[in-house]
Amino acid sequence: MSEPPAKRPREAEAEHHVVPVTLISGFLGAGKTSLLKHLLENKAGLLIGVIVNDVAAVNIDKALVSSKAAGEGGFSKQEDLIELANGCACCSLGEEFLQSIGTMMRSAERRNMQWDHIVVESSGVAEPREIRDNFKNAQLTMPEDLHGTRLDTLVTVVDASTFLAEFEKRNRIKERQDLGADGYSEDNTRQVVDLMCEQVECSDVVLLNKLDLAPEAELALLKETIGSLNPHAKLLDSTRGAVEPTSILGAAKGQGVSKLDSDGEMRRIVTHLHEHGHHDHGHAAATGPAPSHGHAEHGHAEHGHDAATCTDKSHDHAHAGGGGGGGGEVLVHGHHEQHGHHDHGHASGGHKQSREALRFGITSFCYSRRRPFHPHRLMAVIRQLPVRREALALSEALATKAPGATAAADGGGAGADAAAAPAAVAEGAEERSPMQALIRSKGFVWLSNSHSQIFYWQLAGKHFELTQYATWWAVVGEEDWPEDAEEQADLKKDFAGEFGDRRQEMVFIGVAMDVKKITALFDECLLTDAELDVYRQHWADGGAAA
Ligand SMILES: Nc1nc2c(ncn2[C@@H]2O[C@H](COP(=O)(O)OP(=O)(O)OP(=O)(O)O)[C@@H](O)[C@H]2O)c(=O)[nH]1
Repeated sequence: MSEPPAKRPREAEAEHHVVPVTLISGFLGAGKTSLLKHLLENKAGLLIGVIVNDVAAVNIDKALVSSKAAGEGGFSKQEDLIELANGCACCSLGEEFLQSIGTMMRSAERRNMQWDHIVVESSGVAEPREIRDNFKNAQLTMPEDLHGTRLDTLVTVVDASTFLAEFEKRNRIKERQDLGADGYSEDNTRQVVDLMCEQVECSDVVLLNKLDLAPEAELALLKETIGSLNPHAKLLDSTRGAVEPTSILGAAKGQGVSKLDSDGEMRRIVTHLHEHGHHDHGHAAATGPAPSHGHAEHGHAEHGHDAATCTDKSHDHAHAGGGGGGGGEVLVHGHHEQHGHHDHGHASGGHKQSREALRFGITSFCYSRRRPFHPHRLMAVIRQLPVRREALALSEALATKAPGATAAADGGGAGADAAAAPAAVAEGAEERSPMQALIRSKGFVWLSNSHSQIFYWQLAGKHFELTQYATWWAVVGEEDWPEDAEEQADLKKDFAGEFGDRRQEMVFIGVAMDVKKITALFDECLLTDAELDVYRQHWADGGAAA
């Protein structure tokens, strides 16, 4: 009697196989299409479905990719390459994109084959965070389209030859007509630097492309900057996207930033500072328990709230400072003396922050306090931010001799050419606020004029915003809490003392920062004991006008 026919391998695998989706983001012209072409030319038998999203009227990327891939025996069917012709630049890949994943999966099923990977090239002004969040939501709202897939790896391509200069400009996306962003982004007043920061921060792999055009000194500063913006990403060097495909495709194994939500990302940074940072307790000593380290990370994107009421403030570390005092802590990362070498060893590979990589003195620290800021005093600190300066900390670092840098290490690039400090640095160096050293800052702020609202603080280059963000969990009714017990437990970890999860939690990244001085500036904004008594009384009385 003959055996029943064995399942064909593809069929058997299909029962368990989840197709990893790799998303390629990166600013306009950074080299996304070049990377995609390289992947397709070197795919070594892998079956790769491709979705491209171009903002131009004629989808140039599709034409480039398809002609290239066809020449290499690439696409056998039209469905192997899906073009999102109406790709919306400003609001990122939407429903059409999610549906196209379903189309691609069904086309494979019809042909009794199975993708090894799906690769998506997003438009240059797309926001990976929004794409990630849309994908997560769509797993609930349109599961049939995403069945058998998972968003796996977020890759950001950076133009290594222009990133630093762009970082310090004050351009809005809609002003970048030279890059073809006009017709689709008339309402997009978002700052370019903001978007560039997000693209780097929300990624598992950062590809530093156009290496052939980047001066060596600039490259060192760029690596240090990117490493500070996202210490979890794997950094890869490339020219014309030439990298080993396996270092890109599905590289995060689903354990990277795609698992997180925005708060999870923030939590990951803070946890990172806890685990790798130097603890420098502020003057108001912590009275609560020591921070708990190493909690598992959980994304909490879906609580069933709508955007307006979403209060997902889950942070998986318990800060010191219980009892409602101003107690808190400052965690510093990246000091030469303390952290010359370490390998972060994260899921997607991590990267080494070597002594050489820290020669520009870019460090980060986390400021955590359990007391509200007085808005007027905070305003005085905001006025000291480097938002109006011509030369910001990064360009100064490049123009002046970097701490610990040797002439050889500086190479013959821009750093060597501009050895003399620019006039703007020399003049008034004494009065310079310690805030001028910042290049990036973000976090949650508690202001004394609101007992319920979290404010989101963010500085990117010359761009600063303090915006209403969400509601503290302390004022969210039980019925609106997530049902999942683990999520609830995570949220509870942020609670301490009488004010629940209300707190200051800000991350600062800068060049040669004076952490003590910056910390002191913010500590001076905290309510005094007497003011705190008034605050307590005021809100106990229901917040009636004083
Ligand atoms: N010199 C140099 N040129 C590059 C490199 N990578 C890409 N280019 C060129 O830069 C231009 C833009 O590259 P693309 O790969 O189309 O960039 P993109 O990010 O897909 O661009 P958009 O789709 O417009 O956002 C093209 O002219 C490429 O040939 C590189 O490493 N070195």
